[in-house]
Amino acid sequence: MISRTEIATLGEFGLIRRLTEGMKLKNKSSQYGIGDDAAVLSYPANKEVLVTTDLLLEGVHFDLIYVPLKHLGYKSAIVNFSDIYAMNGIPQQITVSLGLSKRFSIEDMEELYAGIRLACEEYNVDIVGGDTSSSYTGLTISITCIGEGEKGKVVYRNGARETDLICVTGDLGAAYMGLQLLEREKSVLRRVDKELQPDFAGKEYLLERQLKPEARRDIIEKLAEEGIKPTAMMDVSDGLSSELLHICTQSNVGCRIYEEHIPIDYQTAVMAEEFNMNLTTCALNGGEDYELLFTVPIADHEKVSEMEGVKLIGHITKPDLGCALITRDGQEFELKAQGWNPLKEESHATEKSEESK
Ligand SMILES: Nc1ncnc2c1ncn2[C@@H]1O[C@H](COP(=O)(O)OP(=O)(O)OP(=O)(O)O)[C@@H](O)[C@H]1O
Ligand SMILES: Cc1ncc(C[n+]2csc(CCOP(=O)(O)O)c2C)c(N)n1
Ligand SMILES: [Mg+2]
Repeated sequence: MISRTEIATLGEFGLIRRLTEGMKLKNKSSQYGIGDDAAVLSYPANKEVLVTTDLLLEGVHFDLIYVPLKHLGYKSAIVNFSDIYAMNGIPQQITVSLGLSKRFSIEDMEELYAGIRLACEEYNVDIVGGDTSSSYTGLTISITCIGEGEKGKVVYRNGARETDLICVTGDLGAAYMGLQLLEREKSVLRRVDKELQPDFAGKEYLLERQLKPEARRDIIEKLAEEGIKPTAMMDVSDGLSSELLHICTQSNVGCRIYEEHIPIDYQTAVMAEEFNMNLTTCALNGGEDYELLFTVPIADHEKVSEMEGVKLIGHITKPDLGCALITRDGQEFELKAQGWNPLKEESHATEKSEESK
């Protein structure tokens, strides 16, 4: 059994020392990291500084019954890197802020940090600070990421223009099906036999997409190599429909996307069938894909259609045509943002706990 040491035995400073031991700064822009009142960063004049932050709350964003702490740490960092890539930037530093309840031991926090540190090593990012405090309500993780973009190369959500092509990377809906699978096994295990291990054979990709997502640094590098600057870009965290509507609203344009072109993995399709769910709905609204959604001028058609891992799914139109999905049988449906929204009525955390009182 893994030993358990109460956090109180080390205190805040002891814990921070333990978690950040042996950390070395890798990036030139990281002048001074952990240890003073603030970190010191230094970016050259030809760069833009990009800043993004994400808040992850136990029970709202993750469930520790089926998410190992190391995976959670890895994913918490990745979702921030993904936001920096979505600006056509490169992540450089993160700060990590934690709210911890008494349930967590030093060993638990070491696991979480092992995941965060692994992500930082793989993506060449420095941990330059954070904050640690106690919480009455489980685990809270807030990570802020700072990145650099080249002046004139940063890509916003508001630059899509009529006739631009709409591209998406990888495949969609798998992380959502992974979550459905984990939720199903959780309820089965609760009812039957605690010792019984669920059988995930043939569903590994879905679990990987939910538990250990990656950010698309490779695509940002390829776009740069090909000399393509997207007109608009964002990452898919809440679902393709929702993100496409953000791009269209902010760019004041409409769009047409084609059901038959939406990239979906085989395992996602099998799982949707098993759950009796509409596959396209899962791919459009599932969320947590951490793929890139971007638009390019029609002149880049040949280049993007030859790029590995990039699919053309539609095009940008005049604003008065609205945003629509064209189904396989040629019907047109208005796109709606039905994706993940933790603040909408039926999922509002406070109201939920108020009701259960
Ligand atoms: N509490 C807040 N105060 C100020 N700005 C906020 C706050 N919450 C979000 N924002 C800003 O609103 C914009 C949209 O953020 P939002 O979190 O909705 O989208 P996102 O970053 O694409 O999604 P994700 O968090 O899934 O990556 C960002 O510019 C963000 O900085
Ligand atoms: C227990 C549990 N509940 C829900 C989810 C799904 N989920 C979590 S974060 C997120 C998208 C981005 O969030 P945000 O926009 O708040 O940054 C989604 C779709 C999960 N993985 N585990
Ligand atoms: Mg956000």
